[in-house]
Amino acid sequence: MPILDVENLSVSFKQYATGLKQVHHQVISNLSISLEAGEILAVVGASGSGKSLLAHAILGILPSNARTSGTIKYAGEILTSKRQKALRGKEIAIVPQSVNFLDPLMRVGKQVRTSVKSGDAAALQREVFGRFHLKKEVETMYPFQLSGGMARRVLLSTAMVSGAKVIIADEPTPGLDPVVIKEALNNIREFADNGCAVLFITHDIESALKIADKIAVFYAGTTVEIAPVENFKGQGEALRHPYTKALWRALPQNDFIPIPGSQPHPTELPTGCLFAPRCPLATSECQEVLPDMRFLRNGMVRCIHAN
Ligand SMILES: Nc1ncnc2c1ncn2[C@@H]1O[C@H](COP(=O)(O)OP(=O)(O)OP(=O)(O)O)[C@@H](O)[C@H]1O
Ligand code: NI
Repeated sequence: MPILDVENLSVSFKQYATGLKQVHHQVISNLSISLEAGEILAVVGASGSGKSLLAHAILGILPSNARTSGTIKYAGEILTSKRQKALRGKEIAIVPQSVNFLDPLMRVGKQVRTSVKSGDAAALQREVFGRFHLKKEVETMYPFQLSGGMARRVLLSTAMVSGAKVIIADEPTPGLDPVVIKEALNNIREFADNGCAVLFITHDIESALKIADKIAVFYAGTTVEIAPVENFKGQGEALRHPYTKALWRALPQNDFIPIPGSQPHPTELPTGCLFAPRCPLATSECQEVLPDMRFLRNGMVRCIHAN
């Protein structure tokens, strides 16, 4: 049984257009992912593809003008907002994308120690700070006294000491130096190897391939493919979706050919397949309905032409 199971999640935002007219912008559409204990699922996709909103939906911290549908289950049971609140920071921890999530009025050592559920909180906090090369004096500092990189390492420390069974790491590494990035990635892998599950959100396919088991590729608010990491090799022959193949080939070490066009904004989503306007394989059928995710060769794809 998956530890975390997101089924058919859609998220929209209510916004006021001209006058009092309300419009709903769909930012996540029919998204399903699941996460097993011991596994790292990386979520990759362009800016605005819905990665952070997925994280916030799982934790129950979407803004109040968001509407959601679909189900999210944790350990087989539906995550109601009451359960989300009870499990947040305890069973399910986040390494947030923004360092503004730190409490500006609390010394950072204390912030990390309050996340410890059992054992010697101070000892655990010091151990994890040591691992992330944070000196002893950092403990007594306030967030405004930290550099961006230090603040990120404090956020990572908070999740690592929490004893959570699921960690959602939302772009945990930007601004860190390469040694600390390596350390952080190793720590995340170790965390999964100890039986926990990680949803690792990143722009960086390279980092994802280093530690993840599977990669979910997001496009315009939904998954287009979920593939085992081994499929990312060569010319991308083993990959399923035209967007994933194009992303892979666009990497500097591959063909370095950018994908023409751009991801549609939530206010102007096409009907049918969201990638169709940029897709070399698109036919008139693709413009009719959003294809479902389907199994294909040990992975999943949302494309009627994939084979
Ligand atoms: N509070 C909000 N109200 C309206 N639209 C929103 C709100 N928050 C996010 N969005 C929109 O939802 C879409 C997805 O945003 P999200 O933050 O999940 O993207 P992301 O994939 O995490 O991007 P990045 O890689 O830049 O962090 C974007 O188009 C964004 O503009
Ligand atoms: Ni984000």
